[in-house]
Amino acid sequence: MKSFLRLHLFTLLGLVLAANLGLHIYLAAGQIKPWAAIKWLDVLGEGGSMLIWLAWLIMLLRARPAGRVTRLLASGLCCIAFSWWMDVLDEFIWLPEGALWDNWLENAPMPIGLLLMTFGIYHLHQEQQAISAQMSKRERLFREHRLFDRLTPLGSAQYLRQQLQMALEQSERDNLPLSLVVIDLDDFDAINQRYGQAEGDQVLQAVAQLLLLNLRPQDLLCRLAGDRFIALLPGTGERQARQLADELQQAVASLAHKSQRHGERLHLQASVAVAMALEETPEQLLKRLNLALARAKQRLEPVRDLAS
Ligand SMILES: Nc1nc2c(ncn2[C@@H]2O[C@H](COP(=O)(O)OP(=O)(O)OP(=O)(O)O)[C@@H](O)[C@H]2O)c(=O)[nH]1
Repeated sequence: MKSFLRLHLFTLLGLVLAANLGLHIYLAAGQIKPWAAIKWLDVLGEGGSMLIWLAWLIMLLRARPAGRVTRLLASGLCCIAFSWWMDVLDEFIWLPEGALWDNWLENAPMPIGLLLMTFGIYHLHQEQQAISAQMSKRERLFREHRLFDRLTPLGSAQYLRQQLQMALEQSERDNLPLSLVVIDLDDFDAINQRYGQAEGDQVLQAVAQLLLLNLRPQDLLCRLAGDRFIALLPGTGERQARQLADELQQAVASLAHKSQRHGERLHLQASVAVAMALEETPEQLLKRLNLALARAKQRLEPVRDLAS
């Protein structure tokens, strides 16, 4: 209550002073009516209206933050409440015959108040539109956030599927090739086992950054799942994609990631595979890419067996 009064001190004080001034002017110029001459129905109507406007004013000031819109609406409500107040006083005080100034005091604040409220409502509408635009932007951001991987700054599998669908349509329209490269870390489970999940997370983040650095601005890198990344390469044929895949594989092999706890260098290897889009759905293309990766992993198995 205290902070409410402090916040709107000038508005409320202005209204009380104006009401008081009106009362004194009427008392100075007129005469109090006898009880029997008071029309109570008018008092009820005019006084009730004034109280309702005052209630609206309090509700407005409590509900809204301070600012231009609140100021305009509050000033409008004050003018209208003042106008009703002067009307109520009229019921209790006789003013000299032929006096015109009381008409001005009673009636002039009403249109001024309505005008101020009209401006206030116009700006309120604009404010609402700006808030709605902002909310819908935030909502879109939130919705799209769910399409991003929690660990790396990359798109998720769902995001990849969406983008792939669009890229396939675009490549068909522009008659340009489109290729995918998959990069899957070898034996990543062993890193988790040996250094722990948190270290594994750091490795995935470092690899994501490294792959991004080695891709072109038009390429899109997503994390499909676990230690598997997919790069979508627009306008790229199979030969160029294979070359890029080799570069990415070399980059991973030469990554000098040091473990957090002992500063030990982790040696990483990745398997890569490439698929150029034919006339197929995103699912068919991803299936073909995964098969190519499985074949690449199979080729690696004998080497692993020899090493162990
Ligand atoms: N640290 C960490 N590990 C993850 C995350 N997501 C999946 N993994 C782990 O990644 C590992 C993936 O295991 P696999 O699919 O067998 O892959 P791999 O060990 O690299 O084996 P190959 O691919 O056959 O060489 C599992 O141990 C998962 O628990 C993650 O967000 N953070």
